[in-house]
Amino acid sequence: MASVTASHFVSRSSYVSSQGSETTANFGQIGLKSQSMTHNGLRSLNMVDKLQFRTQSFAKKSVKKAHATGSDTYGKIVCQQGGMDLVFVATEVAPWSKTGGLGDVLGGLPPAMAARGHRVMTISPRFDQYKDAWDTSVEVQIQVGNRVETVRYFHCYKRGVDRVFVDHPMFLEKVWGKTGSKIYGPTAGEDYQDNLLRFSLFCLAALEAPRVLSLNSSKHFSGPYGEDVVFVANDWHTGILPCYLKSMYQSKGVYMNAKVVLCIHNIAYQGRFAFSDFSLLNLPDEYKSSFDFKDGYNKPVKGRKINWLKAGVLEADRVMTVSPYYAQELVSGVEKGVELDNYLRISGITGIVNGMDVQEWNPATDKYLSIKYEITTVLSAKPLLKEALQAEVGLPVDRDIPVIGFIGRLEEQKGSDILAAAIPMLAKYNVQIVVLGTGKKYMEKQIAELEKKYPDKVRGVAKFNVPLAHMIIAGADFMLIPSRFEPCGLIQLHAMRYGTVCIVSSTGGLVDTVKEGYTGFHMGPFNVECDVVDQADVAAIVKTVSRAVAVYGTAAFKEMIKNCMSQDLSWKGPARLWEKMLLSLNVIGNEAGNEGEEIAPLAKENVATP
Ligand SMILES: Nc1ncnc2c1ncn2[C@@H]1O[C@H](COP(=O)(O)OP(=O)(O)O[C@H]2O[C@H](CO)[C@@H](O)[C@H](O)[C@H]2O)[C@@H](O)[C@H]1O
Repeated sequence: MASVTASHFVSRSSYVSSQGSETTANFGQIGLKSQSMTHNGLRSLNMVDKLQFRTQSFAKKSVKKAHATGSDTYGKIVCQQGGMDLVFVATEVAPWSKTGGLGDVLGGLPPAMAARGHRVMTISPRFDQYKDAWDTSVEVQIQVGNRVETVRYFHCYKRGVDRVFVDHPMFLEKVWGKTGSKIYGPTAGEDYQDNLLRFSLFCLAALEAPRVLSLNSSKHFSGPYGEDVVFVANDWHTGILPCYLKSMYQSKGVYMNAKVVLCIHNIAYQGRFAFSDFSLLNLPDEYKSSFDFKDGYNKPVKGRKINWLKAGVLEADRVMTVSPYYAQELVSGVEKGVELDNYLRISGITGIVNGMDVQEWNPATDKYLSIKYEITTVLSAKPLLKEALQAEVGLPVDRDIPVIGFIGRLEEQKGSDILAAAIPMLAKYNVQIVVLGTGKKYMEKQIAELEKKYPDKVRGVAKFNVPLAHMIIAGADFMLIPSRFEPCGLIQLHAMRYGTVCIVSSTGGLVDTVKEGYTGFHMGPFNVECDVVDQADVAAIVKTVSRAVAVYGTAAFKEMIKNCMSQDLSWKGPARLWEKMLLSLNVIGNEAGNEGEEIAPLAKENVATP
């Protein structure tokens, strides 16, 4: 395996968010006045909000007491247990917004924490007019860059979680519901020029929400979340949140007990910007060193930069990631730690493997499948679902041909280029291959060309298509996951729940979740260098697929299907571990929850998916 350097990750703009400093030109010189109004962290609220805030501050004290005593302000039982107040902050939250696994995690982990009795909020941008999220009428003014912006909060309560959406034209007008492709930039792999300001505004709005919103969605909790919360920040877009918490609130005596956990879902995206952009962040100079970053690349500008994820790693109270093996990889060296390995060794990092949404992905109730099944009926249902899949994508319908599926973003991380290089060799076997993914245009073209070349063997669908994703997960015999690196991976979890055996590269969460010969087949670690397709990896795909196909249809294969389906892959286990980690932060008043079931797990049926 060729040795690699971090340059192979960061030289590609799609992996490291990069903006120039042009954005500053768009903003006038305002701000000092409103900046001075930010003392004590309450930023320029209008009169109604000020009044509301005072009322809420009072209410919060009562609520905290209620947590402890089991009675609310009026003496009614509101909560049997203490629990915690958790605020998850992320740019994606499924099903409202999703480009990939980040959205899935924010969709699934918060309800699992709520099921344990904790009070849980998620905050994400309002990218569309979500029909189930109501206008709270609460507005807050926030200084971002050199100007003051007004954000408004929308809200709904689903599966026991307060889903809060930050409304501002920087989100809604840019994206207009095209969440799959436009959250971060006009096209895949391209960033909006003002992402630094967009996510700065978002983090500041998120920090206000627990104090200004009085949410009474649940009979167990009422009033604002208040100050004794744990913020769970996710990925680089929220790396700045602990800095704002300390500099704008804790320095003024607000949020003194609050903590920040930063969860890394993918270290390849770091939020690197020109060093001069630091002035747009409205942070005191003492934070400069946490952001300061030098690399050898010319994007977004030559030389010194700021790095949001680095700042998050250094300033958060705890750094997490989405699988134990990925945590080890991140500190193993510069290649896999993508130049943050040193800082992660200082901060320490803990991995908890992701769960999956077992309601959304349930073969017994899946609305996208013509036949529902479970472990006792899988062997008779799967051949029929395979035929339905073959018919849907226009491949020869034949239940005896093993079908291999691939779902994911078409980019280097996911190894879709390695797969494309392997397909001519795989086509020599009696197999069919169905690829579903969007991403880099040249990779979409690659797959389309292979389809033309092997019309009876290969289908490539360059769309973000949820129904088809479900049909592939159910109808394929194998899912191929040839990732160069994979922090956790959700595809293999979905596949195993549907009795679809996985063929995976041995990296990140794929190592933690797929057992060789028991629930899948391992191909070994792949070369993480993104600019080349290593022929050794192509050979590993071909060799392992041939090994898997040889087992197809045997008693051992049927056993593997059952092994896959008998696992508990839900968020329950991970939620227990998250709780343990959160309790170790020692936030005053935080207590363990109970093992419980999700509140109205199917309630998301009426959610507006964009
Ligand atoms: N064309 C398409 N049509 C329909 N659905 C599609 C699709 N392409 C992808 N999806 C869906 O998007 C999700 C992708 O999940 P991954 O875990 O592979 O995500 P991703 O790499 O984005 O996430 C990052 O964060 C997650 C969460 O922590 C980590 O698991 C992961 O390793 C890390 O890279 C799955 O639900 C999949 O079905």
